[in-house]
Amino acid sequence: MSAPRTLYDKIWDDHVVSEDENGTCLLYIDRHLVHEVTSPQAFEGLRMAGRKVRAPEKTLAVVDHNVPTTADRHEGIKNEESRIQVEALAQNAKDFGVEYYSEKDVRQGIVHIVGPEQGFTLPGMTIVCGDSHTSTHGAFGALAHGIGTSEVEHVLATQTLVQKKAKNMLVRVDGQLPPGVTAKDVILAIIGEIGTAGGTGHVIEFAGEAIRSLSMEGRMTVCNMTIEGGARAGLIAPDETTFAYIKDKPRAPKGKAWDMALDYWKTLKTDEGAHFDKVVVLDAANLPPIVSWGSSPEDVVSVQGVVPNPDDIRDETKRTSKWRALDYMGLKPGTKITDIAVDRVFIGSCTNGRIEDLRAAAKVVEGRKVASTVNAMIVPGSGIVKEQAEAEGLDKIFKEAGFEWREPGCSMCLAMNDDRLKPGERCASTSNRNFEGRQGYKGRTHLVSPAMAAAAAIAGHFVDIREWK
Ligand SMILES: CC(C)[C@H](C(=O)O)[C@@H](O)C(=O)O
Ligand code: SF4
Repeated sequence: MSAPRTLYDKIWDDHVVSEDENGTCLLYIDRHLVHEVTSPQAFEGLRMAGRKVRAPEKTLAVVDHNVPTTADRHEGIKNEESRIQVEALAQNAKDFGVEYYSEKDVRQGIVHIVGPEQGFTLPGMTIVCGDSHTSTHGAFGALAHGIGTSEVEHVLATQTLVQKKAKNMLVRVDGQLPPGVTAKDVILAIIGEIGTAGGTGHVIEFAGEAIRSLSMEGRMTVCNMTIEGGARAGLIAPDETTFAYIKDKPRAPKGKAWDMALDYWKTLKTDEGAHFDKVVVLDAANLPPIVSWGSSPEDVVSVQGVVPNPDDIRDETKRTSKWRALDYMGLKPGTKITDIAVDRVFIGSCTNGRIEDLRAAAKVVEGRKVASTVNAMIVPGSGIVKEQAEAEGLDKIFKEAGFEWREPGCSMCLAMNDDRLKPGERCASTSNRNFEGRQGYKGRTHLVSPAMAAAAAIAGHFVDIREWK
């Protein structure tokens, strides 16, 4: 009998093409997602070397970071730099025969929302993209991680990647989540617990009843932020929830191929007794809705809590850095989280820009008005999400409440397009990063779930969604 293996071990073993004496491997890559920011030099490299894309059918290109999200974007992109990057991707996709979704295509959206939606992301696959949040696809039981631009070129040319195996880490969330506590709160709590370096050198498998009970959307939210926990990738074993989501997606296997795929996918789980190098266990019943207070995703606290006092930290470097974070955020220790007023609300991103996220926000907003002091917007993660939301009338709920309803893209998740915070503005955001300047120069980001962001938009300050009537 062979030794029991983790899910990560299994996917890894199935993709090793060759291995050196020092453990460096050549891995076969099943799927390559490409966006406009990290691909121009990679395609240029191929061009200079006179090489082709090895497997264009395993490559999918989409614009997301730079595209404006205002309705007038269909008349052309005004920002010069953004326009050049977007046009370069369109040209490269054409020259190299890669399928491409432009900003005029309903399938366009944030790369990590588009892959799963198209059935391009499937269990057991190795998936890469020149983007750190490629970890999102791990929700399907795929080994998915970000790569650098030179690696993008390598994968385009060879459909392989040079990699060393990471260690195995298990994060188990036992029990059921209380009402009002979501996948976003789970992952923020996990990062709060392990820190932003907690997963370094590891691939994390998320397991336990609370994870199993999540929808695919929720699982993607959890895996999306694995990278903020320092890990190489996050994984959730595929199950009936996964298979139901994939079935009938445009690029999912059909007919006999579906049955064969299903047989394989069902083997994708950690064997009894497999070894994990690190194990962390959380109890779902104890988790509250969470709000980040600082400039790192590990700076988190319960919505019922207060801004912590850095003087309580023993380590001097850490103490100094947390004081700096408070200064940047314009916050004082001891301030109740529910007393913090926000200027902006951003609901979107590859963390929380899917249909379920918009439904959760709409439920909170319905029949109410955005506070007069708040500017709030909803940015669907893809054209398909937008279409679905409109079919359900969610856009009306948001617009009547005073939210802006935008076109799909990364938007205010990062200050790479026109959507950004002004200096000093405070934002309740459903995105994944809150470092200095992330949403705009001197902008202040608080990471929260979609329901919590929606409630903050209405109230004008953070509120405990568990008390929302
Ligand atoms: C622009 C891109 C390379 C970057 C990433 O890799 O994550 C972006 O998506 C981000 O979220 O900061
Ligand atoms: S939505 Fe944000 S985190 Fe996701 S890919 Fe775009 S910029 Fe990166």
